[in-house]
Amino acid sequence: MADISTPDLCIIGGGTAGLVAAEAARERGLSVVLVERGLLGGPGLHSGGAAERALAAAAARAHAMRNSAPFGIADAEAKISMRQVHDHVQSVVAKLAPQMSVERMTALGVEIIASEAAFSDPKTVRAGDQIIRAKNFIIATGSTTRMPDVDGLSDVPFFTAETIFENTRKLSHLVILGHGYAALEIAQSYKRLGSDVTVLSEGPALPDTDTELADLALRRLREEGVAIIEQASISVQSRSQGIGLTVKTGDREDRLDASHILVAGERLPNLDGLALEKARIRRSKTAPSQFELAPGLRTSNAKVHVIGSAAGAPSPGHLAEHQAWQVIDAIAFGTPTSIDKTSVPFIAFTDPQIAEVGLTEAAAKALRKARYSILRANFAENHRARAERQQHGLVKLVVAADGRLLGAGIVGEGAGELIALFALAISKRLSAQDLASFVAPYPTYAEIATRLGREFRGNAKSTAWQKQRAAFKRLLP
Ligand SMILES: Cc1cc2nc3c(=O)[nH]c(=O)nc-3n(C[C@H](O)[C@H](O)[C@H](O)COP(=O)(O)OP(=O)(O)OC[C@H]3O[C@@H](n4cnc5c(N)ncnc54)[C@H](O)[C@@H]3O)c2cc1C
Ligand SMILES: NC(=O)c1ccc[n+]([C@@H]2O[C@H](COP(=O)([O-])OP(=O)(O)OC[C@H]3O[C@@H](n4cnc5c(N)ncnc54)[C@H](O)[C@@H]3O)[C@@H](O)[C@H]2O)c1
Repeated sequence: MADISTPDLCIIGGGTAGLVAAEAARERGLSVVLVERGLLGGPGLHSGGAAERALAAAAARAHAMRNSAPFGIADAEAKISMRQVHDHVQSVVAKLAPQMSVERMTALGVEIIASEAAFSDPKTVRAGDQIIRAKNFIIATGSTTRMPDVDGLSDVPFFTAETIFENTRKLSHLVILGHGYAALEIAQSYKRLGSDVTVLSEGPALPDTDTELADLALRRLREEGVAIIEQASISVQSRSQGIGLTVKTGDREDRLDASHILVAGERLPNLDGLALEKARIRRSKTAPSQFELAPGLRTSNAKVHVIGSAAGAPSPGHLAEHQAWQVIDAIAFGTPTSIDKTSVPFIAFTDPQIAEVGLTEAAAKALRKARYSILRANFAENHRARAERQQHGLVKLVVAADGRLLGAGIVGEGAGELIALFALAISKRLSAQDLASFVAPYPTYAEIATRLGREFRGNAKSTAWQKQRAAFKRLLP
């Protein structure tokens, strides 16, 4: 006989989004059952940001060894063991795992069911021999790599963003199919760890990123030896040794020999297997691989919310966390959810990093026509950047006519840290004038914010009152 539980909340999926939601719900006093079919922590822990940062940290050391001569330290070729790099990545993941363990969640009072979950009616989920009749449900089932429509791809073995972190061997020529953050971050790491790497993008690389920032980063990746071929149409041929690829760009046709392929393109929400129709949860009419979502991340069944990458791209982990807290507060207190993506930063952890928040220049142009201005500062004028030989960076601010910050984009060393300052400024509706009065410590990259604020203040016309006051001061002895 099946066990029946009747919690306040049932969460399907125990990745970043599901676990944060479970913890937040317990904090708000709700009883919670969480169903996870695989490992708690999901890809976000086992193959997401932390694993990727650990791989990149190893690669950065090898890169620094080869490029230290300008600092007076002789360049040296790194001896790399991919097995040991793999072990380093896995040990980082293992150290983080207790924060996302069954033991910790159980101690917080969350009931964990290890099973695949599916709806059996609008108020019930079945997970193995357990029946969960909850007052509310959250779908946090994450996303999976979409298989690109490439002839011959299904006949050859390939890695995905989920499986590449299991690799323990040197890959002589890794061909990556993708155009986004994951594709380029992993490409640079593997190049620095001794592989030849080619990125093949069906359209432009980094299509949603400000082109000025993207061009700078892509140029640096190309200079490091990562081949990036854009607007490529691709077919794959299985061979007894390695994998053949035919790459067409315009009238040109090239043949590539790959040792391995990584598919790291778009990701699609995990909807299949949930029996959504039994819960009267509709898919989007225009994009059937996505949920139909009302504001506040509610599905067509008002008792069911969707958070994290199941709710669609872009889906960085910090957005998943933000959504989780917002939806839990809506369930616990009935507070309206306001998920404002304009203050959510997006970071490509390439070297140089690209970080953006709010409106890009192109978006401002489309939305606001001429009622904005662009402020730019090069890293070359910043003492910290000069000291660290990181002068090839750029900060771009999009500012409304009255000074309000609308967007910020950075390419360069530490962009991912510096963007936090602008994200806070945008979320608190601060202005460029506010940046001018911010005292940044010296020598730091944050001084760029103060400098840009002062530049805006200098460019802005003085008010009549300011002019009068200045004239009066001039009359004083
Ligand atoms: C290579 C890579 C690098 C990334 N790097 C970053 C980064 O640097 N910074 C950043 O912010 N984000 C990064 N991300 C994105 C980040 O991993 C996601 O935002 C995060 O994983 C989303 O969490 P989630 O809980 O929505 O989904 P997931 O982490 O995918 O979790 C979903 C969980 O649901 C479970 N599940 C699915 N269906 C069912 C079912 N029917 N029943 C029970 N359980 C089910 C799955 O097993 C899984 O554990 C990266 C992603 C990738 C792929
Ligand atoms: N560094 C990271 O945060 C990181 C790294 C890898 C993957 N991811 C996440 O995993 C998923 C797969 O990523 P991927 O790189 O393999 O494929 P992808 O091409 O889908 O990733 C890029 C995603 O970020 C969005 N994006 C990029 N710049 C943006 C901006 N300035 N404003 C708004 N949206 C922007 C794109 O629309 C796209 O959905 C994505 O949803 C991504 O958010 C994040």
